[in-house]
Amino acid sequence: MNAVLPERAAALLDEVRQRRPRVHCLMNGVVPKFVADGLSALGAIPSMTSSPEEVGHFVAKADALLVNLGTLDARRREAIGIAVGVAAERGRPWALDPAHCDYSPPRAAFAQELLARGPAVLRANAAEYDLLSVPAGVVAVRTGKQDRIAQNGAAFSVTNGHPLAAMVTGTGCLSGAVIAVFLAIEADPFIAASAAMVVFGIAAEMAGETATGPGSFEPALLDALANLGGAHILQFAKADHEQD
Ligand SMILES: Nc1ncnc2c1ncn2[C@@H]1O[C@H](COP(=O)(O)OP(=O)(O)OP(=O)(O)O)[C@@H](O)[C@H]1O
Ligand SMILES: Cc1ncsc1CCO
Ligand SMILES: [Mg+2]
Repeated sequence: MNAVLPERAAALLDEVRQRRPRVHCLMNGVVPKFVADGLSALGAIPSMTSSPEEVGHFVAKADALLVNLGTLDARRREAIGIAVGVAAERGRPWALDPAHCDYSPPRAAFAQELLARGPAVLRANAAEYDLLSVPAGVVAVRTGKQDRIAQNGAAFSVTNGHPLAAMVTGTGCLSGAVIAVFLAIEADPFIAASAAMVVFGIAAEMAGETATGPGSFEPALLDALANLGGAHILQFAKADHEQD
């Protein structure tokens, strides 16, 4: 067990609750409510508009940005281009979720283009992850039974989590949004992403204790994100540096 990360994650979670970072999410059309509810439960302030006319103003006022490529269409592409431009201009960190890019070569090409525009973190499931080449410096998070956070040859594994998370659509999307929350308050994206995955994984474990299936897991996860404290992180974190 890496002793430093749980303490850092616990301190960062306290800071989230105190500072209430604003996170703008360019979310897909399937799970925006769940993702916004998850961020609010954790203590952040979400905004979700994907209008090209307005998104620049929202990003300018946000502390971090999430770009999720689910249900991509021409307007969303335009909004994403504007949002990423404003994030770069203002020095705001952003995370990329290349949702379903493994189904669609044009979307995979767009994800690859966006990776060259300097996200702090890529968060993807295994199929999406395997398709992309991550530029040096970008923190690469692959979720699954075990979450792996990698940057420039260093890697961290988080084994917290619950199998019911895989049965609820949008838990991956929400985990990407939680990464954006931690990017808003932690300058090192490797630490931010690792802390986010520990927090999300422990929340899933807490939800899994009371849930009887995916239907009750979803609200239980929101409750767990709100009720999770630093003491839970210190007690339950399962996170380690990977050995070569
Ligand atoms: N077998 C598993 N056991 C425990 N946790 C899991 C398992 N599979 C996935 N997870 C967790 O579920 C969440 C979603 O991960 P997954 O890799 O399935 O993302 P995804 O396919 O992008 O999800 P979605 O598109 O539905 O948002 C993550 O928090 C991950 O850690
Ligand atoms: C099911 C689905 N389709 C497009 S986005 C989305 C939710 C995350 O997978
Ligand atoms: Mg996904």
